[in-house]
Amino acid sequence: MKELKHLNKYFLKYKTNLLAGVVITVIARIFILFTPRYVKEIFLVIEKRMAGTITEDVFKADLTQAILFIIGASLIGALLTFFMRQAIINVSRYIEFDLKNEIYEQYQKLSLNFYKKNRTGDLMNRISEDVGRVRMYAGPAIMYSINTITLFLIAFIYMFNEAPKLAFYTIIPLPILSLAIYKLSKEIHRRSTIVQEYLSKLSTYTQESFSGISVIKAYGIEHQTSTNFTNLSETSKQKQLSLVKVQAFFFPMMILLIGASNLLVIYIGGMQYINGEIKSLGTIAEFIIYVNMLTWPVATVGWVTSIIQQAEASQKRINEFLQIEPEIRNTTKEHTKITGDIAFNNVSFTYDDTNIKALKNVSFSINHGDTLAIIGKTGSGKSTILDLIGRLYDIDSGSLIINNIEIAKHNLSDLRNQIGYVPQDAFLFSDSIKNNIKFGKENATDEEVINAAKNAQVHKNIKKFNNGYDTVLGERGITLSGGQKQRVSIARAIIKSPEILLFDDCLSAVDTETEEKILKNLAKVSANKTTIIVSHRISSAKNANKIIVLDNGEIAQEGTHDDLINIDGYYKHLYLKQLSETASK
Ligand SMILES: Nc1ncnc2c1ncn2[C@@H]1O[C@H](COP(=O)(O)OP(=O)(O)OP(=O)(O)O)[C@@H](O)[C@H]1O
Repeated sequence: MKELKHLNKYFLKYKTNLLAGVVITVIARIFILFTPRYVKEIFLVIEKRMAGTITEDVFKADLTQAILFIIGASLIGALLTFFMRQAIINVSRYIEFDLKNEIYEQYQKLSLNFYKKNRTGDLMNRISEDVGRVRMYAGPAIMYSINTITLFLIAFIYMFNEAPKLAFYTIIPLPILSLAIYKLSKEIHRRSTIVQEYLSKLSTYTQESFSGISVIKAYGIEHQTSTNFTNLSETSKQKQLSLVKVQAFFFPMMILLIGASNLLVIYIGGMQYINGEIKSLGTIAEFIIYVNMLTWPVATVGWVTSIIQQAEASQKRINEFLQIEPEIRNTTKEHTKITGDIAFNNVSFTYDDTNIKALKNVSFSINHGDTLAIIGKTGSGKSTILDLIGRLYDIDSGSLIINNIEIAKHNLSDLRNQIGYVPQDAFLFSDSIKNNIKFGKENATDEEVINAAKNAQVHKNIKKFNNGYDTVLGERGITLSGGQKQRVSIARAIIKSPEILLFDDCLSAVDTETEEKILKNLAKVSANKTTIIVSHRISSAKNANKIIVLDNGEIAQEGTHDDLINIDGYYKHLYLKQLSETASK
């Protein structure tokens, strides 16, 4: 139960509802337990009438009274049971909601390294299935436990008062039932975990085949993928059937044990009645009702134990993530000013997971309002520089200074608020184009959205769609071309109007003519902003105030376009190559 302590803060938060639930449960059980006692009363009244000790009128009056009591108590008990579920199950839903939010917030705080170490499926499972299992503890497990304890305490007092020996024999089979259900629940859980694994394998496979359907069709491997799916599906079916088999044992086992308990009550009770140890047959009837009333709660003891064990395991998995300290943390609550003066001094950086030293003693600086272009072969460390400026990773050594302050000492949200980042793979959400652009500035007006799109040279394309800016993207919407995606992504950064604009090879999918227009617009929009353009094209870099050429994580060349085309090296080589390509078109 150590792991489940995490939930105590939530129980405290909802203590009023929980307490109300407990009180209602206790009262509901008291009312429900009226039935067996009044059934005995009915027997007694009948026996008295048969012995002739009461008149017909008294008999009728007593009978009616007992029946009315049973109906009334059952109605009140039923009503209170409704409120009991409302109180306790609702609390479990509130806790489920709070816990999901807590996990989601933690996910948001965790660094990119965390996302690399853990698979998306695992993250999803912990926030959905694991939370679901924990909810079973916070709701049903608690509700059934209180229910069982109350029912037992009250019923036992009645039973032992009435006929101690019979009570003793009646409860003998109950622990066996409880143990059997516990074992069964554990087995059910084991098999359903396997079923779950296969279901998620099946859905991952299906999802991947649908996402990659064009590749599958192009290679003509539909038949093979179908066979793979059938095989996976077949195994999944077998696992399901094996689960159903153990589940099918549940009710027969209960029926069997209830039957055994009933027989025991009738046999022992009958013997005691014959011996005169119990006065009325009504006691046997009363005990039979107790047995039937107690069977389900007893079965739930086993079930609840298994729920708690599963919840403990799930909460452990959740706690593992909740306890991770985010690698990138905000170090100050004070606001810090960022205008875009950036300096790298001997910065080195190695990616933890691959151990690749992406940057080695890199030094350069860029002043507020200037444009820096970064050129270099693939894998030379260009994107890494942008990631370090956005503090997606912390540097290993050297210093990264922004506005005369170490990057780590800046207020993290101020820093990121002042950065407009256009990644290499433009990521757009399954939402309207307008909302995708407004992602950069939530309260932007339609006019601002249009202006940003115009500057990114994508306005005309958007206008051509039937729903214009309201066109929905993604799975159920339209698919944009690579170049259109890049430009919507650029519009998103522009609309934010930050002090630092980072463009990571984001014009690679647009033609050179559009590239030139965008660059011209960017020069206007970013006149007072620090801009860093990562590119493989000289055309994107040539107008920058400074160009650095990276080679294998080190700065190989540095200067302006005019400087670099006059020095032998990668830049001049690339320039001449791209020049001849343009000339030959
Ligand atoms: N998230 C990461 N985890 C581990 N290694 C990485 C990661 N990102 C990049 N690397 C490695 O770091 C090196 C530099 O990568 P980076 O993405 O900065 O290069 P790049 O110059 O931007 O390349 P490209 O032009 O292909 O985008 C590469 O060797 C790459 O494999």
